[in-house]
Amino acid sequence: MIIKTKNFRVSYGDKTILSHINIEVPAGQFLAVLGENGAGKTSFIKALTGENNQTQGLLTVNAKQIGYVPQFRDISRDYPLSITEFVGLNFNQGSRLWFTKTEKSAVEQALKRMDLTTLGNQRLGLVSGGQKQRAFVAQALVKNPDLLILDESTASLDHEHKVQLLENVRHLQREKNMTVLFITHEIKLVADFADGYLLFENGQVKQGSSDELQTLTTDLTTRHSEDEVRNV
Ligand SMILES: Nc1ncnc2c1ncn2[C@@H]1O[C@H](COP(=O)(O)OP(=O)(O)OP(=O)(O)O)[C@@H](O)[C@H]1O
Repeated sequence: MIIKTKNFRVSYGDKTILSHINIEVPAGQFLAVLGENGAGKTSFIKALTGENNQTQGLLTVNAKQIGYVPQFRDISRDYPLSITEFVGLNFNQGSRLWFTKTEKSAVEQALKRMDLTTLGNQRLGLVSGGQKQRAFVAQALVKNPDLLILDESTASLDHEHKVQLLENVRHLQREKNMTVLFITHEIKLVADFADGYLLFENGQVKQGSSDELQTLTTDLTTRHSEDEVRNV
C-alpha cells in the first residue's frame, strides 16, 4: 500500500473536518478524488505531503517522492521564467546557476512527456492555460515521483485539452507504475480514466473501484439533471 490510514482524523481547533478515515491505496493506481467544496480534500492531501499536522490517528505514506500540483496557481503575463526554467525550479539549485547533466536531462524528459519540448524557451506567463497546466505537471515530474497529486488540473481547460491532459497523465502513470491522485469536480470526465475513487463526504472518505465509480457517475449525473429540471 502506498497510502494507508487508520482512524485518521483532521481537525482545526474544535472543528472536525474528517474523522474515522480508514483507507488503503495500492501503489500504481489512478484514483479520482471527489467531493464538494470544503469536504476536506485539500486538508487530506496536505497531510499526505506533510504540510498539515493538525491530524490524529495513523497515516502511512510509502512514497519515495511526491509530485504535487496545487490548485489555483496564478501566473501573470509578466512572470519572467521560461517554461524550461520553471520546470527546473524543482531542483532548488541554491546559489548554483547551472543544472547538472542529470538535472538537465530530467527537465528535458519532463518537457517531452508533457509535449512541451518545442515551447521550452517561451515565457510561462505568455502561453495558454492548457500549456501552463502541462508545465505545472512537468515541474512535478522532474524528480520522478512515485506519487503524483493533481488538484483541479483540468479545471480551466476546454474539453479537448482536458482529455489530452488526462490521457497524458494516464499514459505516464501506466508506464512508470505511478500512483496518481486526481482531484476533480468533473466526475464524468475522470470516470473513463480512473481505477477507482476516494469520495470525501460528510467528514468521511469512501473508497471504491472503477465499476463503482461508473455507478456513482450515473447516480450523480441523474441527480444533477433532476435538480436542473426542478430548477427550471
Ligand atoms: N488551516 C485551516 N484552519 C482552519 N480551517 C481550515 C484550514 N484549512 C481548511 N479549513 C477548513 O476546512 C474545511 C475543508 O477545507 P479543504 O480545503 O480541505 O476542502 P476541499 O475539499 O479541498 O475544498 P475545495 O474543493 O473547495 O478545494 C473548510 O471548511 C475550510 O474552511
